[in-house]
Amino acid sequence: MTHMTTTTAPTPVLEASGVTMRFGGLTAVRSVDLTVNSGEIVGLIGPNGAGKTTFFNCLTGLYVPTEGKVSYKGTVLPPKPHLVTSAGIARTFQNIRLFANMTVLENVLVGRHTRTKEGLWSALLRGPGFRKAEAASRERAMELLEFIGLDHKADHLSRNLPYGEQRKLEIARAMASEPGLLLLDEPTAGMNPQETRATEDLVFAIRDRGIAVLVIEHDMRFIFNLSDRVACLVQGEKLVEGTSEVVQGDERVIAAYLGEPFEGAPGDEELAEVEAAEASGTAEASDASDAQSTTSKEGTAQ
Ligand SMILES: Nc1ncnc2c1ncn2[C@@H]1O[C@H](COP(=O)(O)OP(=O)(O)OP(=O)(O)O)[C@@H](O)[C@H]1O
Repeated sequence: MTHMTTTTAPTPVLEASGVTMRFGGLTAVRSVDLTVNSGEIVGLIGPNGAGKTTFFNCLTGLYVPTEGKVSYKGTVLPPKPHLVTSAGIARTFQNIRLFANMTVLENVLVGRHTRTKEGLWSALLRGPGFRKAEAASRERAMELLEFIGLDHKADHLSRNLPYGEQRKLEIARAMASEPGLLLLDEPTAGMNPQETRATEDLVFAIRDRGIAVLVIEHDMRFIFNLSDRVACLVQGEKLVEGTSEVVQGDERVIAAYLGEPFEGAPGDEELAEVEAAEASGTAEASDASDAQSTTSKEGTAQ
């Protein structure tokens, strides 16, 4: 018999290498490498406009990166959102994207369609194959609602939930696709301190279920409490990566958040170029409204 060792090497779940995303003259993400290992919670921080959401969009296939590649459990991902989801990466968005007129349970069931053989159309048309799979799906969805503490509201319309519960429901919906990696984009935006604390516990519980987590957040206390590792993006580049203690104490990170000038800061010319790129808008810009969201910009950069 062989001995099991308790100190196994970390297995990479996500490996992004050299990810670059350009919009016209603007490089929103520049050659970013990032690894998330199994069992890890990794935080992604950076001032407004640093490229965090754009990087997420590159990981999930919403954007096709200009350069670089993204692998999930050793396989390079095709840049198509539904293929990324079925491979095992799920996400939430900065701004809430629930189906407001569906019930809480139905919202979670929609999140399951990538995992049921019958697929979305069958689910919507309620064909015979769907009905067979339905009982199992409902059971799993109810289990997830119980996990986030919303099972007693399964039949409520999601638009009638308080804000904090809507955000939790989004997490349950993302978990319904049975991901190995969950990407959370500002999960505590707009939350009160109690809700933020509860979200912290929820993310730990998700990790304890074997799902690795990559989280974007502006709330520094939240991110440093939560994360095993933190990467800081500034102007599209990864400035620092390390444990919470290391990143928290790094002068370059502090400077970036205080808005002090630092090496490589753009001149007027570059800023004009950025404004022009934004004004002209791209096809992707209107597709990916989360990248443009302003809903969570208040109370940032403490
Ligand atoms: N579709 C797009 N077309 C053109 N420019 C874009 C697009 N999406 C993002 N940008 C620009 O890329 C840069 C990075 O934006 P991004 O939203 O990724 O930053 P962020 O770090 O997520 O910011 P925040 O914390 O404010 O959400 C910004 O200058 C932004 O204006």
